[in-house]
Amino acid sequence: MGASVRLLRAVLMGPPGSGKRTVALRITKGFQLKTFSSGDLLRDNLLRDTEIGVLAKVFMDQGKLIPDDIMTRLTLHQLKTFTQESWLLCGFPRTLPQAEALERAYQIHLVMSLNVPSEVIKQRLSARWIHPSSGRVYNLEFNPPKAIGLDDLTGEPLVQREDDRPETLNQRLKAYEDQTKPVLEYYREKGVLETFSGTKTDQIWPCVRAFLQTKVPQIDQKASVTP
Ligand SMILES: Nc1nc2c(ncn2[C@@H]2O[C@H](COP(=O)(O)OP(=O)(O)O)[C@@H](O)[C@H]2O)c(=O)[nH]1
Ligand SMILES: Nc1ncnc2c1ncn2[C@@H]1O[C@H](COP(=O)(O)OP(=O)(O)O)[C@@H](O)[C@H]1O
Repeated sequence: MGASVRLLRAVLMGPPGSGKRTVALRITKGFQLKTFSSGDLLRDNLLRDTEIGVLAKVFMDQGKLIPDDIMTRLTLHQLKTFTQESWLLCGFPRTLPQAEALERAYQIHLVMSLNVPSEVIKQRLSARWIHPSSGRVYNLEFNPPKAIGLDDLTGEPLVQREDDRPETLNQRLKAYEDQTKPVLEYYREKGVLETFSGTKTDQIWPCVRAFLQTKVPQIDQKASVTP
């Protein structure tokens, strides 16, 4: 990797509930990385009742992935607005065609994969609450809101995601096994995959931070260059 002028192009992967957003939030606090969550973007479309939001809901409610062409177009369009920043994608790519389309547009420097057992995930997601408009995420055991049922910053009501219900979650875990695991292999072969295994974010996070510290300083975040 060049020492001075590259902006970091990174991906954070992991099954539903593995802690991607929790880790991404910690990363944005410690590093100059713009994070982008495909799930949050879809939920934002859902809230605004856009054409994509209406379509996405049908797939999301069944725990299925959104078709690749729609998801890829949406994501690449969004990424075009991040020209001068290093970025970290959270939840994209989730299929091989998405990974290949991303690769055609950008060189991906590193991919971090969170590896958390399914039983731990099921437990966590039964207690996940989110603030829909900001994407802030809470957990009744791990990081409860200051006031039960309310977002810490806005005081607005928190909701549970419909797709966190056990039947839908099983579908999402299956989609991860069938469609997303091959993407891990794709990046492993490219030599950019780093896996972090554990059952607690507080154990995984120091490893992620230490790993990023060896990577991010090599990249001049202030350099004004094309992606
Ligand atoms: N009990 C517990 N919950 C956690 C831990 N890490 C994250 N969570 C919670 O687990 C849920 C899933 O985490 P999230 O970051 O939303 O995962 P994502 O679906 O991969 O983006 C959220 O409710 C988090 O607050 C942990 O170490 N222990
Ligand atoms: N890259 C993607 N490709 C296809 N569908 C996606 C993608 N990202 C998100 N989705 C849809 O949004 C849902 C929620 O995604 P996300 O918020 O990332 O949740 P989680 O990581 O908890 O599964 C997925 O189950 C899927 O239906």
